Amino acid sequence: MSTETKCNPDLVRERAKCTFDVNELINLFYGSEKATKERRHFEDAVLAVKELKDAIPEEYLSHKERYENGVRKATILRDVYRDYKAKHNRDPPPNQITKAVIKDISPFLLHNGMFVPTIAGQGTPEQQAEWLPKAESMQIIGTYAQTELGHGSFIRGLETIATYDPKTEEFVLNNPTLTSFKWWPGGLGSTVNHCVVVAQLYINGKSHGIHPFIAQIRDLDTHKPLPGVKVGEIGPKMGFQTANNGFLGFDNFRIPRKNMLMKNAQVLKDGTFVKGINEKLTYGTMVMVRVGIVGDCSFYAALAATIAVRYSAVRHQSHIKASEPEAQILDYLTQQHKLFIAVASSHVYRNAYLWMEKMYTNVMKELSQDKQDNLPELHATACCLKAVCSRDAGSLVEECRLACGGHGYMASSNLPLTYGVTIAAVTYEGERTVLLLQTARYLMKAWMAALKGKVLSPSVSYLLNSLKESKKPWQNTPEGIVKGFQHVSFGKVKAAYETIQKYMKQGKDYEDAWNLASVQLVKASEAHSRAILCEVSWEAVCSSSASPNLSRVLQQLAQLYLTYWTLETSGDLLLYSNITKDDLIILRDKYEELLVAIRPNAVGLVDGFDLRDEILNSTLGSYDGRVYERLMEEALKSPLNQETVNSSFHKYLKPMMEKAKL
Ligand SMILES: CCCCCCCCCCCCCCCCCCCCCCCCC/C=C/C(=O)SCCNC(=O)CCNC(=O)[C@H](O)C(C)(C)COP(=O)(O)OP(=O)(O)OC[C@H]1O[C@@H](n2cnc3c(N)ncnc32)[C@H](O)[C@@H]1OP(=O)(O)O
Ligand SMILES: Cc1cc2nc3c(=O)[nH]c(=O)nc-3n(C[C@H](O)[C@H](O)[C@H](O)COP(=O)(O)OP(=O)(O)OC[C@H]3O[C@@H](n4cnc5c(N)ncnc54)[C@H](O)[C@@H]3O)c2cc1C
Repeated sequence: MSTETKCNPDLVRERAKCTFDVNELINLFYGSEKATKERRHFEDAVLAVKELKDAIPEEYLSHKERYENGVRKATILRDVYRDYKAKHNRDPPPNQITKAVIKDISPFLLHNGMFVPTIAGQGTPEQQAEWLPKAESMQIIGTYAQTELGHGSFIRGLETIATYDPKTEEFVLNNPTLTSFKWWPGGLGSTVNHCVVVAQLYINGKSHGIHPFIAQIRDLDTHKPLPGVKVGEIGPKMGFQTANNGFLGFDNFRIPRKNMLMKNAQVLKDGTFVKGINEKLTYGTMVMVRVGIVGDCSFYAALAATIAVRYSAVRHQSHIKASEPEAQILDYLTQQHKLFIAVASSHVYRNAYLWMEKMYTNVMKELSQDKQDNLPELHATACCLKAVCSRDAGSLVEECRLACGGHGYMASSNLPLTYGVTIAAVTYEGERTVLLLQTARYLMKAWMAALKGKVLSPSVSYLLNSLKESKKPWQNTPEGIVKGFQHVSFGKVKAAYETIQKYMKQGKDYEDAWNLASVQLVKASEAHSRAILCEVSWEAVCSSSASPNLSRVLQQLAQLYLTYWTLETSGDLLLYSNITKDDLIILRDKYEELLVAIRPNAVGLVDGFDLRDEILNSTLGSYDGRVYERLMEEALKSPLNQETVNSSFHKYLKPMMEKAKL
């Protein structure tokens, strides 16, 4: 962390005001003092590599140069990871240093994030032994190729075909239509030589559903596409410019039988298909990544909040009182309203991620013992939390950007890029609405079970309590608010269910009734997610080991989250809980009090995310607050400022002006 020398005096004053120990917060956030030390040590090692520093900001590079620079840095970064592992005999601690190096998205993201985990999760021990060492050591580079031009959400509709040929004991891969071309996989464009391809399995003309296959698509020496492979890059996007997303099509491309990942289902040599215990286990990598995305949302909210809060402490504009100097914009309550929810939400997502990670680990352990009872709950919870946290995080990043005024629009603030990357998670790994409807299926089943008085899984057991407690008066406490959100979810689940019943009574079949009720179903899933986020985060702060000073501030943040969402969704609460107009007025006042109470700790709280300047990569958010100096320094790096007169003057402007004289 930078020292306070040459620090902006406003930030020095802000840090002096802080009522808790920032290091204690950092250690709590990252797990322990040891974890903080190890993470920082690793970050230092990465940042010490001179070759990882960019000569000019990436925005000035062409699409091609940007990609090539991304690959260059990703390979160096990979060496640092390898060396760390060799020296310490363990993986580097969780960190976000890739953001300081690649800035956008690594062309290896899909290799590390989905290719390797799919082999580990979907391969037999023999397949793991064959592929994992090569993949983990980067002798081969892979991606996860599932989505096609025509189908992303509805994966049972994928059109890529894998036909088993028992004579040669091979699968023949084909993409018979344009819409069957794989489209989107990261790294596919020009980086990878292997991929997990998700395809429809056909044996003797019979379809057996979708399965994952490993295909080598490029020659390991020349990197040329193998015969029968058509592959390329899909072009510029809103973000993810260095992720190298690509397209892929096969024409009678043969792979050996052993290349079907067969942990869950098998194809024997003679073409006998052996069904797995649950075909949805094929979707396992997606569930894991959805859990991880909740953690990513914590990071993106923290990053944007750090930039915007520090900038708001440094930036002065207008007067609160005419007799006083221009105010720090952080002193405007409206600014606090925009920013503190981002700080609070980062903690909420972090706690939700840790909670989900535990659920995921438990279910994986149970699955290894062939016990699947808790898989539906994991799937339903991962779907809705991924959907809600990613959309909220995107909105929070955008709000932080807007809160920085004009300078937030500068690429050098890093807020535009951060928005593009954060908002992508609303779509990838399962489109928001589609995932919320998956959770709604689970909620409808849970509701039917509740009506029959059956015991429900922990994450939905509140439905039973709400059924019993619906007449209890509203309590203006955090616990009361958590219950309130559960009542809203209960009310929406019940209403959606009754709507389906109503349409069915009118003669519609279940599917049509479902579609007609689907706006309500999505809202029920959102309400369920909010109830989980509120409950999990409030429980986490109440059971935290923080000192009284820190605990007080963390509770304020958690209460801010609860109160913010109470006021945002007051209509729902009035409809489905026993909250009154008077309660809402009390909570509105409470919300304002919380903003005022958090204000002195705002800078300390974002310092507590411990995101280095290199990770923030922002003219507005650095630790020392040299905002204006950095804005000018970065502007001077523009290629247009490397020459006094640009050639366009002689080519276009001067002729135009001369023509105008005639
Ligand atoms: C300051 C903070 C700093 C902190 C710094 C510290 C660092 C720590 C940070 C923490 C970070 C954590 C890191 C963790 C690491 C992991 C994360 C790694 C990320 C890297 C990867 C990023 C990838 C980005 C690129 C994107 C890739 C992709 O997009 S890949 C393609 C994804 N595609 C999809 O998601 C497709 C969506 N569609 C589907 O999933 C399915 O089609 C469907 C689910 C929608 C429908 O399927 P289907 O039609 O088959 O099913 P039905 O609707 O008919 O349902 C039938 C029943 O099956 C049940 N079911 C469905 N799916 C599942 C499932 N997966 N599991 C279990 N059950 C399932 C369904 O519920 C039905 O059941 P019922 O019949 O109702 O009982
Ligand atoms: C940045 C990025 C990276 C990606 N990386 C990868 C990758 O590495 N590998 C990979 O395989 N894929 C990848 N994807 C693809 C991604 O997984 C899909 O785009 C995503 O699953 C959504 O599918 P879709 O594009 O088909 O959207 P669609 O399903 O076509 O969605 C369009 C609209 O239709 C609606 N809709 C669709 N179905 C329903 C339904 N049943 N009910 C109600 N509404 C519905 C949606 O809500 C949405 O509003 C990536 C995507 C992005 C944006």
